[in-house]
Parts: sequence; structure tokens; C-alpha cells
Amino acid sequence: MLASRSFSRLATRSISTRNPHAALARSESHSGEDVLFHLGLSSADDLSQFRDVKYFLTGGSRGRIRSLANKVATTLPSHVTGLPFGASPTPIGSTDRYEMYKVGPVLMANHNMGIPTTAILLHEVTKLLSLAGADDPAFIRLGTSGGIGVTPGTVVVSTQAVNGMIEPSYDLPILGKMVKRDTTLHEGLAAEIIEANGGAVPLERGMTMATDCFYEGQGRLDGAICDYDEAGKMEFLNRAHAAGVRNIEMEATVFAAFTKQLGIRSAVCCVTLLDRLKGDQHPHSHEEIVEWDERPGDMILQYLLKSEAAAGAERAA
Ligand SMILES: O=P(O)(O)O[C@H]1O[C@H](CO)[C@@H](O)[C@H]1O
Ligand SMILES: O=c1cc[nH]c(=O)[nH]1
Repeated sequence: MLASRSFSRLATRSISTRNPHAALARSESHSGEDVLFHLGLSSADDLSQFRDVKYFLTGGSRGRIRSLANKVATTLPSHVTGLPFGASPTPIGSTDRYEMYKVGPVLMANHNMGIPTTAILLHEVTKLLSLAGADDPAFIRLGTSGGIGVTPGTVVVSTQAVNGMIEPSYDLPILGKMVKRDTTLHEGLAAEIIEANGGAVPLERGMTMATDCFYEGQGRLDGAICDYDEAGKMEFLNRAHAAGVRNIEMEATVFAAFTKQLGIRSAVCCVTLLDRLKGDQHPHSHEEIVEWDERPGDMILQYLLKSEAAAGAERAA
């Protein structure tokens, strides 16, 4: 079988950081090593096991990532995972802040909730993969979100991230100045994910809004503080919908901007747990929510299977 051209993985380039001061940081650490503080790893560890990483999958909840690691281990063929029959993945490094697993070429870690913890994870995982010499890994966020005018249970594959001002920008104060970064996601990777899904999981394309607050930032009326009314909330949600926003979560902007800056292919796939045009609280059953929570991961498993099959066929050709 010929490898699908869009899934081609043979022409690669190493992931790299963009920091001329990296050597200075090492000389300042007391042991001369580069410490990945929150992962509980450092450049003094044997990082060669990360060299073959081709996919980095992340999402907020540690339970979701643990369950995904087990699914990857049982779904991908053993010649890809390298795991002995029946072996389960175990966490790597410290599990205090993040829980990280590696199954063959798939690295997975939870990022917790919101932009700050996600930014820390992105910095440290990118340094880790760069130190290990990994080739062109794709970064994919698998999460939950509130939909806007979207049937609950649908996975939104983001075209672009926007901030809480409905602007396509990740804004970060650096050295006392506001720095704005582009939040466009990789078209080709999204197309491959959608093609691999083959209609199995209901999905839509659209912009994803990332806010700094689940309650006021997302225009909810059910937080502990609320200084606006239903009309103001609906005006905001309708304005976002008219701009092309189809879901709201809390990390897409930093994820898109960080990866874009370093030339890393990235995608954001978040299932919608409710339609915010119809309310603020989750009206669906626990069983439905649990099933929907798994959909982005199930979709990505199909992508991994197809991508690895294409890579294998290309190597054999
Ligand atoms: O389900 P995860 O991936 O955590 O994503 C969403 O859920 C959390 C809020 O409930 C935020 O992190 C938001 O982005
Ligand atoms: O409404 C929602 C649901 C999940 N995650 C969010 O950030 N918002």
C-alpha cells in the first residue's frame, strides 16, 4: 500500500528552542545541568528515550491522560509501542505537577487548567524534546469546552484560537510590555486528523476562544461574582459566534502561539459538553459527559493508527 502523501513523515527536522541564553542558565544551576523543574527531569538524565517522540498529546485532566496512555498502549501495534504484552504505561519523572507517559512515539502529559500551567508544560516539554533530538513532533491538545451553537458531544477541530476579547492573539506581559503573538494553528495537521476520523466522531471546524476564567471570562451567570446580565452575556456569545467562534476553553491561545513561534505543527481538538447559547450549567448526564470526554482521544487514536501505518509503508517502500 502506498503511504498517503499527506501523512508523510520521512522528511523531518529536529524540534528546537529559540533561546540564546540556554548555556547561561546551565552555568547558573548548581550542578551545571538544565533542570526541567516541574517535570522532575534534567539534562543530566538519560533523555535518549524521548528521541523517537513523534506526537505530544496533552489535555487538562490527569485522569484523561492516564486513560489515553492505556488506550494508546492497547490500540497501537506492539511493534510501534515497543511494550511487552499486557504491560501498562507508568508515569515518568515527578507526578507532583503533571503526569507524563510515553508509549512508543507518543508522549502524553496533562496540563491542568488554564494558560499559565499549560505554558510551563509547553516550555519544559519542548526543551525536553529538543535536548533529546526529537524529529518534528506534532503537538495536539485534547480537551473539553463549552460549544457556541454546536450540538453537545461534537468535537471542534480549531482553525484558530482567539482570546477573551475575540481577537486572534495571545497576549503576554514580558518585561513590563504587552507582547502579542499569532494564534493560527497548522492547517495540514487538522486536515490529517479529520481525514483519519472518517466521520466516526461528530466534528466541526471553527475558532476556539480561550479565556482566563471559566465563569466571568466565559460570560457565565452562575459564578460567585457577576456584574452583567443575561442580555449582556447573550450579546457577547452571539458576537463570538458571528466572528466564527464555535467553542470556549482556557488554553488554545497559548498552545497555538507557542507552537507557531517555534514552527511546531499543532492542533486543538475539544469536545463540547454543552451549548452555551442554551445555558451555563452542564445539563447532560454523567454517563454522556464521560463518553464525550473520550471523543477527542478516540479521534486522535485513529490519526495515530493512520499516521503510523503511513510511516511504516513509506519506510518499507
Ligand atoms: O478539559 P480540559 O482539557 O481541562 O479543558 C477545559 O476544561 C477546563 C475547565 O473545566 C479548562 O482547562 C478548559 O480548557
Ligand atoms: O463551558 C466550558 C466547558 C468546559 N471547559 C470550559 O472552559 N468551558
